[in-house]
Amino acid sequence: MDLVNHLSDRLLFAVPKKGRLQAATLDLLSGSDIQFRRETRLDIALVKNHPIALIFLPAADIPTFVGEGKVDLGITGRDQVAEHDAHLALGEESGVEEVMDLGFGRCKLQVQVPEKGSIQEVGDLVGKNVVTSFTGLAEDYFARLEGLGGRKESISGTASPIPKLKTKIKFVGGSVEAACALGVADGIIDLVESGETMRAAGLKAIETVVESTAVLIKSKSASNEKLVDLIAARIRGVITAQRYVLCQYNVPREKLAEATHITPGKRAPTITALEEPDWVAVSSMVEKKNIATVMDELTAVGATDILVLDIANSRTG
Ligand SMILES: Nc1ncnc2c1ncn2[C@@H]1O[C@H](COP(=O)(O)OP(=O)(O)OP(=O)(O)O)[C@@H](O)[C@H]1O
Ligand SMILES: O=P(O)(O)OC[C@H]1O[C@H](OP(=O)(O)OP(=O)(O)O)[C@H](O)[C@@H]1O
Repeated sequence: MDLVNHLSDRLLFAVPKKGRLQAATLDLLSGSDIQFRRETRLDIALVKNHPIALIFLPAADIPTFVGEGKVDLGITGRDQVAEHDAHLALGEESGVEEVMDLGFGRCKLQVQVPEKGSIQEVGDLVGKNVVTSFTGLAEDYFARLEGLGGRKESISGTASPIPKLKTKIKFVGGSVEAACALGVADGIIDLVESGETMRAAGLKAIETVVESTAVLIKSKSASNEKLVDLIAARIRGVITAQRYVLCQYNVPREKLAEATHITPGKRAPTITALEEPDWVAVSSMVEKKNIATVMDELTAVGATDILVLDIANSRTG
């Protein structure tokens, strides 16, 4: 099939072709009932049940395609969007709009230095060599540190040349953590999640440049806003379902106010009368991460028959 000729009337949706964000992204698509089959080695897959084509791209390239309006929707890291925006020309507006935080792919872009070296704080790196895959964010960060303001703010409204950074920022595409040991860098700026990579390389973090999670982004010139909204609503439903559980319990009516204070729900809890007039049944969405504490607190105020149910999908206000 000539895939390219099938793209003109489809919404283009870019997803990571590999790496840390791919598995969770594919789960999200499946939970949103976006059905496709990706042929081996092909980076384009037509969605069977919607006029959508998925484009598999490196996470770092997705903001560029979305920003230029070549692709309508994308999933990538907020760090990658920030890096893309840091490379925009002075006065150029980003073509990328964040639609929602997807909650996975949580990590921090951090300034790291050798654990046992002489550099203790970021100021000590000024004028030295810093290696990173995020040169835009690194230049902005050191421009502020060197008192130049943001790189772009500093030249706004002046005809003067761009003030030169004292710190030398060098790009490498991967294995950034090796740069200090190899003598290429005095410090690095790289992503940290568990910190294992950093510690294994004998490094420690001294500052955070950006905190990141995966985000759904759209082009400011998206071709089919209605379809974008439909897909966004489906994805939001899956994300909400993953984040919340449904907590049901019975509680004496006189304790209802205390109990609903513990489980206020997303909008409000559902309260149902029971055959026993002094008792009511309550049903409320609770954030999964808080459920154990919530159950303890409900028990303490006299709630009984507490049940916790997984939510398969949702549409909430
Ligand atoms: N250790 C991590 N934990 C959680 N999220 C991460 C981690 N590392 C990266 N990410 C997120 O995933 C995005 C893609 O990073 P990843 O390393 O998977 O890229 P990649 O496309 O495989 O590229 P590369 O070939 O440079 O590794 C990052 O921009 C960041 O948002
Ligand atoms: O704090 P940690 O949990 O150890 O994770 C951090 C590592 O994860 C990412 O790299 P990845 O493993 O995706 O490979 P890469 O170095 O090829 O980008 C990142 O660039 C770090 O090296």
